[in-house]
Amino acid sequence: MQKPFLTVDGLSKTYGNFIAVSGISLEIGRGEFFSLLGPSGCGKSTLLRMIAGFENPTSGNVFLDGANVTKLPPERRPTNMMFQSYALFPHLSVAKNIVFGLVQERLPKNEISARLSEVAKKLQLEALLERKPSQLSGGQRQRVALARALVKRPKVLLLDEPLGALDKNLRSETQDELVRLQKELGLTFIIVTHDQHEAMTVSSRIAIMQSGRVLQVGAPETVYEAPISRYVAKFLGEANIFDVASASQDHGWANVRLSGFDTPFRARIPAGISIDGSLWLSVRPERIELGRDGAGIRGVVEEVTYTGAQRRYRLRLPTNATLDVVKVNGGGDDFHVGDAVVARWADEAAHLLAE
Ligand SMILES: Nc1ncnc2c1ncn2[C@@H]1O[C@H](COP(=O)(O)OP(=O)(O)OP(=O)(O)O)[C@@H](O)[C@H]1O
Repeated sequence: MQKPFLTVDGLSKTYGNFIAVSGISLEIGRGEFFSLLGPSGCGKSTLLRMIAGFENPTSGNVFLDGANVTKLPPERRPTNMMFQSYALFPHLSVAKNIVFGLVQERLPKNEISARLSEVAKKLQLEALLERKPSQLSGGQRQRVALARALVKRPKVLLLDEPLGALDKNLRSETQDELVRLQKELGLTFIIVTHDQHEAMTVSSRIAIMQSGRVLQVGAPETVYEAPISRYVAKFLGEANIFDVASASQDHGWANVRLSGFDTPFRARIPAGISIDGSLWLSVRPERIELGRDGAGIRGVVEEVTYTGAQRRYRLRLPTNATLDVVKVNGGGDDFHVGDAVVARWADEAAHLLAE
């Protein structure tokens, strides 16, 4: 990453004796599409609102483009927040909704109309400017909400669950559109979401949060392929997690004994994991091969779920644990409930996790 554009330094927020955000530090580069991802109540909106200036931190600082903005009100920061589309004024036209903030700032009329045409063009809203929000589709309303935020020309756009109100298909279309727009404008976007899939799809990097803290920050591939904790591994999709009985380091790899298994395993050691602490071994269900015989872990198929594109198998292992396996549908052997099978994976598919 180049020099950070936005630095969050030891930011905390407490309400009474409840800690909503607990000493978070982050560095975000110019032009990043950065996601704050976590379950409801983990403090992601509070963190975003402190970056925007709507919430005063209990301690810590926010630096933007080299300047300490911690004490500045929202309108004096080079940030702007995109609010959900249901926050549009119902009695105003699309055009008036979009320029509302500029009118309040008393910008000259010709400047306002120039900015309106520019943003309407970018967001394909030119034909809709005279309509009222009630005469728009959900996706169109979303674009108006975005236009209203962008027309103020922020350097950082903050988006709190921007696609929360959209149905699944429109949501994925709008995600693509957001990514396209963000690249085109070259702006820094920070988005709050509790949707793992959304975060993976749009982001350059993701911060995974739990209980007011950031657990891990990284590119989607990194946090999915090399999560450092059981929580992150499970939060970002599915993972088979085994208890590690003992592990030793061997040329950058770990030689691992799993509780209940005689054969040794090899596993990757993600950056940030110490081999000396309590450890688990994780394998994603789609990285496991199933066979009828040969080397591997023996199990019995206990459940088969057909989801169209995939078949999902749940195996019962001799240790009495279960193992989930996902196969792309089509070709190859199908396995059925009651079949004795052997599961195996490449060494690279296994890696260690901390608590
Ligand atoms: N003004 C407030 N007074 C007291 N507690 C608050 C206040 N604002 C937020 N909280 C609490 O702080 C915690 C974090 O809230 P926050 O809105 O940041 O969570 P979130 O991760 O964005 O969740 P969600 O996805 O549900 O919006 C929650 O437990 C919430 O109840």
